[in-house]
Amino acid sequence: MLLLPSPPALAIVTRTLGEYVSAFRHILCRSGPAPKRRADAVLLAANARPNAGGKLAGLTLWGEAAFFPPPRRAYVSLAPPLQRKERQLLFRLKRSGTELFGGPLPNKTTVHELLVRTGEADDLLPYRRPLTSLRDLEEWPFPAAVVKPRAGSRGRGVRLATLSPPYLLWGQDAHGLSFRTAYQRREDLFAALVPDLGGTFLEEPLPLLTPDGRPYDVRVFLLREAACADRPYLLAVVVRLGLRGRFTANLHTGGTPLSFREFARRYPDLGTAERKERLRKAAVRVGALVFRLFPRAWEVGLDFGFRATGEPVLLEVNGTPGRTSLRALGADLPARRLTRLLRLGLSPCAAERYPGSVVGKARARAGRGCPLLRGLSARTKDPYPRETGTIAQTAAGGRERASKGREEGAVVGPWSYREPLAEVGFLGAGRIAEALIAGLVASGTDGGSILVANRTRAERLDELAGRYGVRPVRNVSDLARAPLIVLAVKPKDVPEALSPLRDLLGPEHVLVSLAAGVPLAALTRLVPKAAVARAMPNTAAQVRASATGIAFPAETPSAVRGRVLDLFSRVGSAVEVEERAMDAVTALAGSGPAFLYAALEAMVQGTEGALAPEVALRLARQMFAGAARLWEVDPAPLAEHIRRIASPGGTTERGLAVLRETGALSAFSRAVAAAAERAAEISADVVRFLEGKDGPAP
Ligand SMILES: NC(=O)C1=CN([C@@H]2O[C@H](COP(=O)(O)OP(=O)(O)OC[C@H]3O[C@@H](n4cnc5c(N)ncnc54)[C@H](OP(=O)(O)O)[C@@H]3O)[C@@H](O)[C@H]2O)C=CC1
Ligand SMILES: O=C(O)[C@@H]1CCC=N1
Repeated sequence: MLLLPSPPALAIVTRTLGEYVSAFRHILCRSGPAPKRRADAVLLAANARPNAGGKLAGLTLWGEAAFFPPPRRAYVSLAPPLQRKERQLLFRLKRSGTELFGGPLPNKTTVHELLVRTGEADDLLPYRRPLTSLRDLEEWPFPAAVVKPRAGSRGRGVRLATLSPPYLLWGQDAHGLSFRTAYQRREDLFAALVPDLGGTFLEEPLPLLTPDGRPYDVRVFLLREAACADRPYLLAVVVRLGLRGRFTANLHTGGTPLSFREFARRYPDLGTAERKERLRKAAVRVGALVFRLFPRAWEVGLDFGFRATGEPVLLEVNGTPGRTSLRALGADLPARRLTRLLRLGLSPCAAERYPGSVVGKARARAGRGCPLLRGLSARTKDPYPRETGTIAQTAAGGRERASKGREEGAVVGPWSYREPLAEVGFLGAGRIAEALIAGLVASGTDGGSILVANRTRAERLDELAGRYGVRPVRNVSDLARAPLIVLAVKPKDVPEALSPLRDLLGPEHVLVSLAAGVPLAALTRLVPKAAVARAMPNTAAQVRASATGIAFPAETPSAVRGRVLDLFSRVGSAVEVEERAMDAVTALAGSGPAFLYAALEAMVQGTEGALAPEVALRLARQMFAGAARLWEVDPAPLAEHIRRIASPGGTTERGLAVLRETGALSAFSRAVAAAAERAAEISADVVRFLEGKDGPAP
């Protein structure tokens, strides 16, 4: 086992070592032999092989997440979705008192909405509206609309729709496959967008095509100017040029990165100096705003387009911008990025809090040693005393630092430990809560922005914190820190679970209940001042494939609807329904997966004696996944899919006949009806309980 003698000042957490080694080498060795010194910065590759640790020019490259003295700070350079091993590493760092920086920003739509709320970048943001009904298409003020999923990534699901006949829909589906379809009527176009309903918004179309028909957009890479400052440093401007015939310029769909100069050479009318200057100013303004809103962010990638008038428009904010384009533009850009990150991590803000200690001394040493390391580690008066000794002692020291930080409660600049804002709280930490948390974290939601409380089992909360980096809350009333609260307790526990929150939840809160059968009116009685909603997801939320039905009271404002629909769209497909349909939704979407699993189990039993159980299960699993995928991609009527399989006089026909004759098929209909009936019974019980408690139900 390799051990560092003392904790490094900074770790850069990466997915693999290889990605960074060349940049480190570049930084360290450009000017001759590397300095012989103790490592101040380490690379911590969450997914590297255990034996990958080693030294390169004085810096330790660390491949094993399990054994190392926790660094003081770690810069997280991992794009979502995070893998389990990565989440575990971050949790371990957090628990040891390491200050974490970087990492993904909240979902892109949330970032956009936060920017709108500041009112400081209105002139740079595109016109946007949620798509919730046909009327939204009818009243759209532009001849076309960009249609985007609220929780999309890598350009998936981004489409362009023309809003006069023929109604064209052009772009990528949720699986990243390109398509172009024409519809006769606006209703048909709307119907094609329905699967995303609620999780979708319309955005102003921009003329982002070159004269030779290639789509483009511009990504500006920004880093903080200094650790304490919100001012951005502009690292690079990259134009992304897409393939002809495509509608987006995303590099994942075959785009090519170009420098702005090269773009201007090829397309002089688009790459004008005036456009570049406006873009630079816009990027610096938005960058400062983003760094102010997200104190843990050290770098962002801002995607811009232009209106016909040449005004830049901000399309997207990325907290972990892909580095492919930087590499393509020049070998020194990735190295420059890394040098600046190291500087941010190892120097300046501490100097402001501990005057005279770091920066001044570092400057005095300039000119000696490896010039590129100048100022990175010249600590003479260390503001954070180093722990040495065993891992256990080191970890204990880290915990001490962490608790000291909490006592001080200081939230000044990016150096102090600052937890992300609470975005969603879970009341109940059982099976469906975990499925949703897993899906949210996989969609890029920061685990630290998720609060979780339960009734008694503290070890269960620790388990979830270890797996997903969520924040356990021992006191249910602390959940009121989150604007959105998901109630995930059994229906019978709802009144008791909500009682500590009754007076704490106000109009700024939304309570979303998952409890089967518990009516909206009952929820309103239990938390009278908060907005309420009912949602019925299923366990496939864990893999971001839930089918979720959501109901709101009639008077619910569209902003509240949007927030709830956004949450569930991150873990699958969400659709708004009337409350009276919720029992049926519960039976079909909530319980439905269990009915299908039971059917599969019975089918596997039918092969007993002929197939080894593990082979039968493997085949059944792929058969089920394949059938679901096919129906998703080709939504032909189920009868048609059945017809394609059942050859006349063949095997399928014989099997189907048995299902019909024995009543097995109608038994499935009855199972769904019975589940819905049970939901209705639960409703009646809850209403009776509340009546008994505090007068007649509303
Ligand atoms: N499972 C599923 O597929 C789906 C379930 N649902 C609904 O979600 C709800 C939860 O189901 P599920 O996750 O399966 O249930 P679980 O039994 O797995 O979990 C229930 C959770 O509720 C907590 N809890 C109970 N009472 C209280 C209380 N008074 N205060 C705080 N926490 C409390 C429990 O904490 P502790 O362990 O400490 O007692 C536990 O964490 C149900 O209402 C169900 O109808 C909806 C859709 C799908
Ligand atoms: O079985 C139940 O009651 C819950 C609701 C839907 C799925 N599980």
